[in-house]
Amino acid sequence: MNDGLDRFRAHLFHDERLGFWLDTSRIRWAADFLDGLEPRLQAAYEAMAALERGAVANPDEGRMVGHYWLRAPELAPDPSIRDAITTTLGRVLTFAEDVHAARIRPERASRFRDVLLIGIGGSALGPQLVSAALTSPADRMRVWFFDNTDPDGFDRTLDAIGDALPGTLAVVISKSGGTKETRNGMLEAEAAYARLGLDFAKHAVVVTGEGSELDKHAVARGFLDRFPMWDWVGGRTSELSAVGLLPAALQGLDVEDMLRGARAMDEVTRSRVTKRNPAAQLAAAWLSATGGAGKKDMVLLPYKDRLELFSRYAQQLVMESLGKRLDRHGREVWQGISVYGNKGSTDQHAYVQQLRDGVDNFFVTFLEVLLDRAPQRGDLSVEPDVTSGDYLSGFLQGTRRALDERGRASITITLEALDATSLGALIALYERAVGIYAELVDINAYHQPGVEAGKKAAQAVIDLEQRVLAALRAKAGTSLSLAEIAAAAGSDDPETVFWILRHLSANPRRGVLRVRGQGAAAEVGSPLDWSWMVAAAP
Ligand SMILES: O=P(O)(O)OC[C@H]1O[C@H](O)[C@H](O)[C@@H](O)[C@@H]1O
Repeated sequence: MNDGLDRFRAHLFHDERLGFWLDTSRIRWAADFLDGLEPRLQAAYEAMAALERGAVANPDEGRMVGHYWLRAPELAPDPSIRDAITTTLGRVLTFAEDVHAARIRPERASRFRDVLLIGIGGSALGPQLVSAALTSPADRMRVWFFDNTDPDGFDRTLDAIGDALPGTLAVVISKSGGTKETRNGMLEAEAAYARLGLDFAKHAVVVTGEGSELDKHAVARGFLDRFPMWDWVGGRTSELSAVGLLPAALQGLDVEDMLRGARAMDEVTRSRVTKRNPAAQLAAAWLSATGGAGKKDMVLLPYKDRLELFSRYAQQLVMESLGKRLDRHGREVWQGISVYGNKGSTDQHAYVQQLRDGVDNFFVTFLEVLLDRAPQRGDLSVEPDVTSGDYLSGFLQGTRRALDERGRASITITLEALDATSLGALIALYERAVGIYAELVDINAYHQPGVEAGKKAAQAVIDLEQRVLAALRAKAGTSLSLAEIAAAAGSDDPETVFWILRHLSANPRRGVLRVRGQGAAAEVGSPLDWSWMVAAAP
């Protein structure tokens, strides 16, 4: 027990100004782990300082890494960058004020009351986290999301927006301006406005890199406004650029507080004294828990409904940054840390059983918010002198203890309250912890070469589908084997042709083509031997 208290004392970080606590006492540090790591940590601090001074920290893409400047523009290495950051923040605030005051108005409705954010990955996850974490009855606008290319997902969101579409401002976000899911979402939204006789351009703004395909489209179509994304901000660290600030400001959240919180956390996590640097302690705890080789998964358990999306946000930040085949010397290292989790105590009734009794391949990060609810809401006693919040805290403490008894590692992050300031600080904490961790394991945290493979393969499928469709159209009214269709499409990949046919058979091209596979019963034959009836669709 006292041993536990000594560990707790030795590994409890607190910052009064941030209203922030970090407890790494249950990480089961080896006695000399931190001392042994200190030289590498010092090197990491120097590398982070160089990055903040404008070093090309992402050499593969020849880019600087400047998300820390977004909340401290005076640190940017170049006056034009400083100016771009402050000007953009001013424009975001003014635009949101103009929308709220109905100085910027939709074509037909009296004012914009809803926002439809169209984006994916780093262009959606931060805004989704912030919107859900800070929503309140005081919100100025409701925020909806298209974050995929799922047609049914588009329909579902449009159904939920319902009659409010004429008063909905579409915010299309894509750093590259070429992401297909986002392009498709925009086209689907455009069509939905058009069905109501409305001009999408009069209801749309973009956040994108200057000169991107999306930017050109917005100029050509005369969108309401355009906000910049810069090559020195990565998608997964873009929450405090216009990507996150614009939707948050439209919702009516205090984006300047978010920036202040991140700035304050940056000031603390710049410390080269490890004991005073919670981002370094977090990175070191990850290193200790995972063996620096991803041997254990990061389970994120916020005991706060508002932070339920934190695990999805952190999943991209951590896994896209750290999941790398090569280190910075080109050696194969297969790095990464897997991240999952939803929220406590809900997850205690789902998978926590395995965490306590099953395979020991994880470490938990508990996230706690001390303030249970807005004080004006009162504090109902669910038992004499016991509140729901006491239970929430009790369940967190109970699970932490139960895991510790089994020798399972955990970290606990405690925020005094959840607001724009502390959320900005939390985001900044994880951004820097990821940066420091990447230094410790010597990888480039700022590129994502692996993502391209899936995108290219998807494009090849779309291209092949065009050839399959052309071949089928030429043979309407006949029955063909898979091999015949593949040959007619000039493909030596019947497996992909099969996938395309199976999908087409469920989604006939209306009025053009219907494809049906038929064959022997499943027990005796393979669907790959089906013959495909090709008919003009009714
Ligand atoms: O903002 P966009 O350019 O549309 O990119 C959206 C996302 O797509 C890519 O797949 C990247 O891997 C992500 O890092 C990025 O956040």
